[in-house]
Amino acid sequence: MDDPGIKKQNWDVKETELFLEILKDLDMKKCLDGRKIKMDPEMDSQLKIGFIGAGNMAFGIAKGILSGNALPANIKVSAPSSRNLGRFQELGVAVTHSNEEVVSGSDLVFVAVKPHLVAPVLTEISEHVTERHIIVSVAAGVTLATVEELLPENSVAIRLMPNLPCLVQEGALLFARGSHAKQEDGALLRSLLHRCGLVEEGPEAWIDIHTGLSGSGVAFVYLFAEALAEGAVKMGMPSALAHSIASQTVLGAGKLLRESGKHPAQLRSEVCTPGGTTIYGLHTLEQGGLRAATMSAVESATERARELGRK
Ligand SMILES: NC(=O)C1=CN([C@@H]2O[C@H](COP(=O)(O)OP(=O)(O)OC[C@H]3O[C@@H](n4cnc5c(N)ncnc54)[C@H](O)[C@@H]3O)[C@@H](O)[C@H]2O)C=CC1
Ligand SMILES: O=C(O)[C@@H]1CCC=N1
Repeated sequence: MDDPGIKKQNWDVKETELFLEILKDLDMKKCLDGRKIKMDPEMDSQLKIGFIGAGNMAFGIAKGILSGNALPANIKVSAPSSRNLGRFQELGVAVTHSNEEVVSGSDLVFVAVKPHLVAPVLTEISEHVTERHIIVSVAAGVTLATVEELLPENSVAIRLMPNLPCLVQEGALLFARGSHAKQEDGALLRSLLHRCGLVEEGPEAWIDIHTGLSGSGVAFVYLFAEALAEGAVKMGMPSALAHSIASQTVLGAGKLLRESGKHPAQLRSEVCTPGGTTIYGLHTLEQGGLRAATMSAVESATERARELGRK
């Protein structure tokens, strides 16, 4: 009997293989390393950029792109209330309550509202979307098929999953191009986002996984940082010092992991002295099921993204 789970997995593998084949054909493999991409500073500084939604993620991306070549005078943000708009004005960005105004004045529009609001927002702006626009949805779960269905025929749509550390230019971003988005549209988005952090392109099937791994993953890391600090408080360290050391520990561990290029298990073994403190602590974490719990957390968040995408 057919197992629908296995079928789905085979399809994902096929999609991945096809994508890698296309990359090979296009000699684009180097593009998989976000740091080797071709920048186009002139294009970035001329591009008119819009944000629909003025929340945490829109602000993170805006801060990231403004630390690159984008100019505040070329950015406009809309939201129904003024609650979140002040911080954009502090960046020198124009604000409005009209989504239509954002679309009409922009070449590239980030749709950064909560997933359940994407359909009403796209329906509202659809008549103002033209062939010059690139519409970039950052909403968890919402598929390219849904976005394209709500926009005029042949619209250029891209699905992007960023994460909050874009705010400090250390985001991890993955995007997938819609059926009418060309390679150069992807290159333009990469160039614009390059100061937000690591920017990668992949097949759409990876976007929900990236949502679990990294969009939500940052919150998993914060939980771990909080628990590290609380452990130290339990052992008698003042809370402020414990939190400051916990955040530096997470930062240092992450930086060393990225810069060394080593597997995490290798670095872990470099910290462990036989019979020393670390192996005792690691044993306790394994007994508590940290590894399985973390894998399950990525799985649940991915599944939830998939569920949000089902209409
Ligand atoms: N917060 C995060 O770490 C991440 C969020 N995302 C995605 O980004 C999107 C936005 O999330 P957040 O920024 O966290 O939410 P948020 O609640 O901070 O911001 C949502 C914004 O949308 C505005 N809004 C509501 N209705 C609107 C309408 N009809 N027209 C225009 N603007 C409207 C709100 O006023 C608010 O400014 C979500 O779809 C989420 O899945 C993706 C990756 C990470
Ligand atoms: O929790 C959420 O649904 C969003 C998507 C990834 C991070 N925050």
